[in-house]
Amino acid sequence: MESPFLNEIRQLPSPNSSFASSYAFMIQINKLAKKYKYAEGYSVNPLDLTIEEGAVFGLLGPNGAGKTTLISMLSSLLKPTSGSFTIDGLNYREHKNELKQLIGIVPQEYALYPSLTAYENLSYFGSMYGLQGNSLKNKILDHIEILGLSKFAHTKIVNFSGGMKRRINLIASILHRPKVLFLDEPTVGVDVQSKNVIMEYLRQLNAEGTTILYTSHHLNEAEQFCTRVAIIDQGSIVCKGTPKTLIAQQEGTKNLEDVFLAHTGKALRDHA
Ligand SMILES: Nc1ncnc2c1ncn2[C@@H]1O[C@H](COP(=O)(O)OP(=O)(O)OP(=O)(O)O)[C@@H](O)[C@H]1O
Repeated sequence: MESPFLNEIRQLPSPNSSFASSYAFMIQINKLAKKYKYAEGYSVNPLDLTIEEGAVFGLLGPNGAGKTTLISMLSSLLKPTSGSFTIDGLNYREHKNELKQLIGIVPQEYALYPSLTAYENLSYFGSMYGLQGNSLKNKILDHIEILGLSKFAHTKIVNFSGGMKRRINLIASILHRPKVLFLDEPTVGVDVQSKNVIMEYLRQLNAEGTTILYTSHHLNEAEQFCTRVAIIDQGSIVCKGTPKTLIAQQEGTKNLEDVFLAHTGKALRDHA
């Protein structure tokens, strides 16, 4: 079955497109909101948020809080109901195609062709971003090696474990060296070893200048990994700051999980 993300990246401009110069805030969100068709209320209430260039920003919240909805709007996979945002100074309405080249998206669901090999999948995704020839080949082989998958480059994705698919999903999103990387639960369902490799690689990308916005339910991971976090609940941001500041501000909290529970409560968030 064709991935829903393929249509989006098919219309990408060439990697040589010129972008706006750097801004102190890589992402500026202004009253951005989403109400799904036929839904009773808003999944994301009008919210403002700024994310600095070079940040590792964690968007944390219980099930159904609005994390995927917000990240999908920012990565142009979902049309906002109202409000606006800029990435690297580019407004999403006027610069849709440039923005697609500027960002990488690691969706929660695997956006891979199961009947193709890892190498074939990555060739396809790389070519969608305008990469080709030896340059594309070398990038693919380098990344496959860094993420520990050289032995499986020519194995079909259908035979991959969850952790291996997550690593290929990540490579597919960064071959074109995006300035901003959106990751929706990049370590969900993977073993500790794969998680370790993924997080190490994300740290390296960030050290080389990629701004990262990621969602996760792993609060320990977020506490270690993020320079800033925002906790979102029922479509609204309930607190934001560095993990250290949030822990210090909230009385009786020792870690980010305590802060999370203090702000979102202990009630279950089951929904269907
Ligand atoms: N296509 C849709 N149509 C209607 N409502 C939707 C749709 N997608 C999500 N929602 C609703 O929007 C709200 C926010 O969902 P979203 O998936 O953004 O939450 P989330 O924080 O990512 O949750 P999770 O941690 O479970 O992935 C939920 O109430 C969800 O049921």
